Amino acid sequence: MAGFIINSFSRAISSGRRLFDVLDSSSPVSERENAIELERAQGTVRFENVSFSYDPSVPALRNVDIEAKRNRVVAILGAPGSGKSTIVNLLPRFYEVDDGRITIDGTDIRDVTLESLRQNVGIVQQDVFLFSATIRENIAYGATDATLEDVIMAAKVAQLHDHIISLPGGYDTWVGERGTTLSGGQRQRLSIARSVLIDPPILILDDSTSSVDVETERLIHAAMVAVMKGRTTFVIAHRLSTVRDADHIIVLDRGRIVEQGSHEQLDAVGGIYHEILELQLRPQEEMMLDVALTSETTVGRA
Ligand SMILES: Nc1ncnc2c1ncn2[C@@H]1O[C@H](COP(=O)(O)OP(=O)(O)OP(=O)(O)O)[C@@H](O)[C@H]1O
Repeated sequence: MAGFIINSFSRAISSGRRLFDVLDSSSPVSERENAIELERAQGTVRFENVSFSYDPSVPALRNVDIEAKRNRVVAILGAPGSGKSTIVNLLPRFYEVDDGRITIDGTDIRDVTLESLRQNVGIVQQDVFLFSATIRENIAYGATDATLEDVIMAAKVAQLHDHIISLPGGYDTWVGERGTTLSGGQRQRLSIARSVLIDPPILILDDSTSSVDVETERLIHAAMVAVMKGRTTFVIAHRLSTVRDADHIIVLDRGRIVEQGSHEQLDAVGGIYHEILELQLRPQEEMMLDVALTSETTVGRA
């Protein structure tokens, strides 16, 4: 559900002003009369004692404190329903905090216009929506003044350029309905390319990808690392490579931060992080490696 909301909201955001207005009329948040424009942020984000619930009887986040800075990656980890998506739903103000506050460069996000806030907070979607248009237009969506050179640069950062030039029409290849199909991993990288063009100082990523091969996994990881540079990044983490690289890991359990620190620190504690690592993240990585080795052996034999 939360995934759906984030997808449709961010889709609406990337569709520009008109949809913004539609969105805002039905959104659970409203803009203050004297809301100010948030200029391009330096990127310091603080959650200060934030609590939130969708339904008053079930707290979704309880007394959450987070500090994130430019060029730093905060990985959010936790069981399904622990509140990961809620954290990232609150930052672009898809919902309003019940208690506490969220600031960007010291400014309460309730004091700024929704448009300027959302220009500062980009979201890389897992399953991006493709418009019936060329791949170039799909990448440039939301950055209408982007030149072909800009689009190519973004596709290179997103590790999608080589695939695009292998298509018969290159950047003019038609995608979306009745067009060339892109795989899940390619769509995710297209979403990364869009973010490179829109260039938000604060970025929200979700690293989950449904069963991809090792090469795709490597490309996605490289694209993520590249797009994070110079930004403040929050990543909902499902992969060992993501958490190992993060500057700070937050482990959620039923809406509370129960552990936080670096990979090494948390692994040494032997708590929930260690458990998730051993039971979920490591086996997942080993399985990927096994599949890679098996396919190499098969190719070798053929
Ligand atoms: N739109 C919603 N309306 C009501 N309750 C919701 C909504 N979205 C999430 N919740 C509830 O809020 C809590 C936190 O959910 P959230 O989606 O943030 O968890 P999550 O860690 O992102 O889970 P997942 O890994 O399954 O995406 C859960 O109890 C969930 O059922």
